[in-house]
Amino acid sequence: MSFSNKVFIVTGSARGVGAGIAENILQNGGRVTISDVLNEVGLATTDRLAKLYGTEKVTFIHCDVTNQQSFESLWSETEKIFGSPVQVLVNNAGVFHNAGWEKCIDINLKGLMIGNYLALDRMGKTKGHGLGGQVINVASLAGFVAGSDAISSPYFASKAGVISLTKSIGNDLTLRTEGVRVNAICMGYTDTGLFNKNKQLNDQILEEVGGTKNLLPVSRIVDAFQVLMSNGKVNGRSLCVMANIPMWYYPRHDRQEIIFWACGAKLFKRLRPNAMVMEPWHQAVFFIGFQLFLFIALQTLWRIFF
Ligand SMILES: NC(=O)C1=CN([C@@H]2O[C@H](COP(=O)(O)OP(=O)(O)OC[C@H]3O[C@@H](n4cnc5c(N)ncnc54)[C@H](O)[C@@H]3O)[C@@H](O)[C@H]2O)C=CC1
Ligand SMILES: CCCCCC(=O)/C=C/C=C\C/C=C\C/C=C\CCCC(=O)O
Repeated sequence: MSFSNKVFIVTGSARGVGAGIAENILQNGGRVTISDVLNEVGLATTDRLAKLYGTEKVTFIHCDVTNQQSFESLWSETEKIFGSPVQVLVNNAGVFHNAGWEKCIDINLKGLMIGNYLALDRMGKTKGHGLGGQVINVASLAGFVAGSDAISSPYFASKAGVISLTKSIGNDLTLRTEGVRVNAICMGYTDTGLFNKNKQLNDQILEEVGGTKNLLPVSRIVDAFQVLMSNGKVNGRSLCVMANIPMWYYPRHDRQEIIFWACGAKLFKRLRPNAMVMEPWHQAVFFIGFQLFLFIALQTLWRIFF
């Protein structure tokens, strides 16, 4: 996909996934601001990319995503340097729980929210340049599942928050009124510095996923970024990326799910009028019963019509 001089900001892009996405933007003719709290690493990455793709195409600006002012000046500086409005923000900056739970929530969730609201303000039709644009939030599969212990729970909670925020901001009304689409990338364990920094965590995860062949290379996340950039329709979606299988969109059916389980509770009330709660095993029976019902209904229809 050609980005023909489009201007992008990628947060936390001194290294890892962010640096991979920034390079892909340049490879496709876009212009990008690399931003991070790591000045030295950020400047080295920017230098390397500037030599390959041209100094006018890439710049480095220090930005701590948890700081509103820092994010605002990242945006304004970018537009000043490139002389064009920013059209895509990739909220990629993130830390694991070993940074401390408050920092983890601050960077992964609060920082990302600052980015989302700023993007609406600056790119939207109501207050911004009005051209609209895209926000891509880097979440994780961790946002869908339960963590394995209390220590890692802030990381899992922060990513669940990112997925929820993406669903809620990326709605039809925002798209209509502001012209901004918001989607998320939810990948599994990826072979980056973040992952490799902690030897103990590294070994534990490698055992869990069954070795290095099941780690995602950064190039798969870059592919996911390309998929979201080239699909002009998706909004409020989470694109899931797992090792060795095609990417898939997580179904956006929260309301239907609530209705499904509420129907189960209604049925349960008929069977046990005085029960206070439908326990998980009751739910499991309802679920299996529902599947059986569907199977028998489909078989009967098949027999009638064919
Ligand atoms: N590596 C993995 O297995 C997975 C990573 N992710 C997510 O992908 C994103 C990128 O992670 P990686 O490239 O793996 O890690 P990384 O550590 O290589 O890159 C993260 C970057 O964010 C920067 N950063 C940290 N705090 C910041 C702040 N306050 N302001 C601005 N920048 C800040 C770091 O300095 C670093 O350069 C993160 O959001 C992470 O949660 C999601 C799923 C799996
Ligand atoms: C312990 C914190 C490290 C989290 C890094 C991260 O965001 C990775 C998340 C990956 C998965 C979350 C856990 C389980 C999800 C279920 C299956 C994933 C299988 C991994 C894969 O095949 O890609």
